[in-house]
Amino acid sequence: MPHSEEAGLAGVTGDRHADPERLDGPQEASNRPGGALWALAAAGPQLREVAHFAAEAGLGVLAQEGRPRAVVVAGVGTAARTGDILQTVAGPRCPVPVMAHRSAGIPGWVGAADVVLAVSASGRSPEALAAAEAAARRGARLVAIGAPDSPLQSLAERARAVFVPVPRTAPARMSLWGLTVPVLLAARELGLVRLAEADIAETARRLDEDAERCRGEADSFVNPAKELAMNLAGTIPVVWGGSPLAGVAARRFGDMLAANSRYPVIAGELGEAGRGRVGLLDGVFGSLTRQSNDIFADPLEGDEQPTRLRIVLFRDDGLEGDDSVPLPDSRRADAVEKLAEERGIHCDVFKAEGGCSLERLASLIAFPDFTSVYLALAHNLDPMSVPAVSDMKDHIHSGSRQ
Ligand SMILES: O=P(O)(O)OC[C@H]1O[C@](O)(CO)[C@@H](O)[C@@H]1O
Repeated sequence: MPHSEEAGLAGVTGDRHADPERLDGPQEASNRPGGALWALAAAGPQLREVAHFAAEAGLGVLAQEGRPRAVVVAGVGTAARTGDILQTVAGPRCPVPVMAHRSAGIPGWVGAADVVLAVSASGRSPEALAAAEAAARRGARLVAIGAPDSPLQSLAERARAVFVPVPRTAPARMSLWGLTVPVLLAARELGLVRLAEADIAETARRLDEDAERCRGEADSFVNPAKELAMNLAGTIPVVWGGSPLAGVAARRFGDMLAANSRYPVIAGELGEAGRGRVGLLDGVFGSLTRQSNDIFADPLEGDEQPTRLRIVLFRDDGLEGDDSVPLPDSRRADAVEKLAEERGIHCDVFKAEGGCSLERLASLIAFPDFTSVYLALAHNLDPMSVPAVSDMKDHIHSGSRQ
């Protein structure tokens, strides 16, 4: 039964049960300009467009002052994920520390020897604005990335900092690639990442191809995003990445499943999860759900099937012959597949593909992004509007006015 306003939650809609029939057909509303599928399908074009803007923005000045002491990527939500992406693309051999800073301002140690990349899709988040202001005050090299004609752009102009415009056509989470590419290109100017033009072109091509595979008109049996959405329906997804790169993709999937599909998700890197969190496989949503498989139980008396965990494992076996990054240790990913099998927990495995780390990351992010939208649509949710986020902002504002 659709959720209603009886509960006092105006704007909250949706159906507890995921109906696969809602995924049949072309998904007209979502495909329209401004719709969720339209926004995700624009990832490749957006990456190319913003790469072009970044080239025009004058990032080259960063190279003139040489390598910084540290790079801080400041922002929240999707903007902060760009910092995680920079960390993984720069890799463990990056000569300077790179950190994603997710709260207002910048760490106390940041000074003139450092670079701050302030990222905000809207150009308005208080965290990114405070970071840009503090960076300018302390004499750090500043690059601001976000919506044109925004407070962030004005602040960058006042500070005589480089500003890379990222046109705003959709919510921040749908603009991951547009926000990411200037961050990576700034780091390339600083000599921290190797990213050839061909890598950018190949990544954009992969985003285009995945958008084509996952388009609304493609039915579930040929559409990996619809298939995964229905596999996850009614479960508690546990998304683990078998390498640092795959871990970033896992956390991104967690962001998208929570915001678009409103699913609780456990997401992270297996290296860490393997030391503790795998314990949940033996809990009430894991192996203990088997206890409810009582063959003598009266189906009329019993409740619905218990909610179960479902593992999504992103594997990244690295690139043979690339000695810039140590090959990931695949034993943990093998082990978690085995643990899942022993406990009767479904585990969907996806492998990174592509010839550079950015493309490999895209291969683990693009189709799961679509999955989060299809899972929302199957529940009759609007993936583009997240009432809890707007309500939270309202509560905070009314709290600060009191
Ligand atoms: O990138 P922005 O516009 O600074 O927004 C930061 C975050 O805030 C949100 O808009 C939620 O308030 C997220 O969707 C977003 O990632």
